[in-house]
Amino acid sequence: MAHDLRLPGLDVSRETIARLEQYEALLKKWNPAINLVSAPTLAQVWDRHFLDSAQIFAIARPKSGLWADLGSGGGFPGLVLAVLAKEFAPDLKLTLVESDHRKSAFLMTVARELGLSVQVIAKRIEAAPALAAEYLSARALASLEALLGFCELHLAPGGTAYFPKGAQWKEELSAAQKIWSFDCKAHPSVTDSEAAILEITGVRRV
Ligand SMILES: C[S@@+](CC[C@H](N)C(=O)[O-])C[C@H]1O[C@@H](n2cnc3c(N)ncnc32)[C@H](O)[C@@H]1O
Repeated sequence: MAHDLRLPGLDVSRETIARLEQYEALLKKWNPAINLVSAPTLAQVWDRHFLDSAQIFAIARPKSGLWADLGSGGGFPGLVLAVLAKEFAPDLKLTLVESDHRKSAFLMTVARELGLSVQVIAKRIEAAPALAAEYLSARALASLEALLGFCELHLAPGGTAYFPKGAQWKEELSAAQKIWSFDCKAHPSVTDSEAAILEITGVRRV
């Protein structure tokens, strides 16, 4: 079956699709040993993981600077963002923070095999040196309230965070607003009609 990403405004090349196919093969090879993604979703890698991650790039359209992805696991969204940056934003630097050493070894392997310029920090987010990133992302890592604490550690002043959230995103937003002040724009997810990508700026404690 021919693969595609089907995102408006992001017309990916054959080379990018080939890199994602190479990534898919490595994910399927390593997953049984280190459980990078839940096994049932391996059959739907293109929708559940690649498209789900790529939509963040299509919303942000970064050109340059540093993008930090926290708790990257099997590379979502961080490695997919790096694949797209290779085609659309060659001046964007990607840093992935993942404390599990087997998963960080996987991230480094994929980056090397696909020729991606990615830094992997195999440490806890709380122990990593302050990244001062222009862009920040994290999928399936923590509550919005906790993620905003990570913004305080690693997002540059004036930077933007992108957090994909599931059906409970409005409740998470209300809980976080009790502790943090921030601006939030919710983008509907293209992979789940109840989910949203929260675009967050101006984070500070209430
Ligand atoms: C549920 S997984 C999600 C992985 C990936 N973002 C995804 O959506 O498929 C959470 C990942 O964050 C990592 N993680 C959790 N807490 C962390 C921390 N404090 N510092 C660094 N990594 C952390 C875990 O090792 C795990 O790989």
